[in-house]
Amino acid sequence: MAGRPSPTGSPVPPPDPAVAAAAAERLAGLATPTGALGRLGDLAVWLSAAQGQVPPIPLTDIRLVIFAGDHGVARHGVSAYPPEITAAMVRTFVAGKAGVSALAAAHDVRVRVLDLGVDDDLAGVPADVRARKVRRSSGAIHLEDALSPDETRRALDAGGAVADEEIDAGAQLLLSGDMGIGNTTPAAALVAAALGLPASEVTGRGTGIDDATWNRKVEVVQAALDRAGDRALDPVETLTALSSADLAAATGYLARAAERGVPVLLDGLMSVACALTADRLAPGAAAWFAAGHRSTEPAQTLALAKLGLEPVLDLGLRLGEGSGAVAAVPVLRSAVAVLRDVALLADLLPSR
Ligand SMILES: Cc1cc2ncn([C@H]3O[C@H](COP(=O)(O)O)[C@@H](O)[C@H]3O)c2cc1C
Ligand SMILES: O=C(O)c1cccnc1
Repeated sequence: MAGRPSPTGSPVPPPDPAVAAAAAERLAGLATPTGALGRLGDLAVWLSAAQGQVPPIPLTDIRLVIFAGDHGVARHGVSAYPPEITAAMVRTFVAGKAGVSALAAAHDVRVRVLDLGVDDDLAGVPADVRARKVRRSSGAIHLEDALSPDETRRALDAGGAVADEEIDAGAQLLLSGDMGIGNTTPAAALVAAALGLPASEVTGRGTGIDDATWNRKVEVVQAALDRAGDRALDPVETLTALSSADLAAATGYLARAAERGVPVLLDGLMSVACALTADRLAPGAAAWFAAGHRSTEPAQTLALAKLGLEPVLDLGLRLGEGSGAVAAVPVLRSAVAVLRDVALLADLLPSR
């Protein structure tokens, strides 16, 4: 199946401004004091415009795709955990026993996990999980490119094709999640590349590293940025030099969702770093994204600010997997409910 091409750099139109205006008008007319619904009202207007209808329809089909892969840097002292955890967690998602699995079950979110670059062959794991594998462990970005140019293209295309599959199957809202020990290192590098910042400002504690490991991680991120040099000015080159198969695929998925006009709820650092990169590839894509939560990673906050997104939740989460996005789902459903089901003030008053 050929599918659509990878993002071409063409601008993405935003959700319909006329629908947004009609949704805002309905919000203003609800039987509540003006502005009393706060950000719930803003989210309702955004979702209504993204759906192209007022009021918005209930969210009954929400889908999370978890992009899994290993990272060469994980063998260079940047994480608190060993790379073998990645494959073990993929099996745990399949078994429905991960942190995000519990949240997704609670909130009726469908979960799909995809191996783009896990180091293990994942024998015994269902074939559809492995069907889009691009390579084993992506390159250690401080020493070599994460991907070849061909692998970058294949990963972007794989992510786009997965978005197409989920949208064609009926997804009303897409979420992106991640699994890959060491992945906060390339994600921080992606944010630094997009924002022109030094490693010391973007590097966080990931799984909970100590000061010595953090210093080492800053060195690795800075060496990767120095190695990439001016290539970081171009988003596809940035992905080749500094990302991984899983992060490039998540970027393709997010860009394609925006191009198809399907709203997205973002998660933590990896999700938001890929959203920032998707918005570089497909300018305007960010208008289709809402931020599920603020993670503890500094690069995630920096990227959200650049994208102009205010997170729904701020719970101190630093899990990834899509957990912060899934935790925010009830808030989005609440936003739909108020704009749909609250009476209009004009209808309560005796007509004169
Ligand atoms: C058991 C376990 C489950 C996880 N689920 C998500 N992550 C998260 O932590 C990792 C990123 O942090 P760092 O860059 O410091 O390695 C990723 O796998 C991310 O998905 C996990 C990490 C662990 C250990
Ligand atoms: O921001 C995240 O999602 C995150 C932070 C630390 C570790 N894993 C994920």
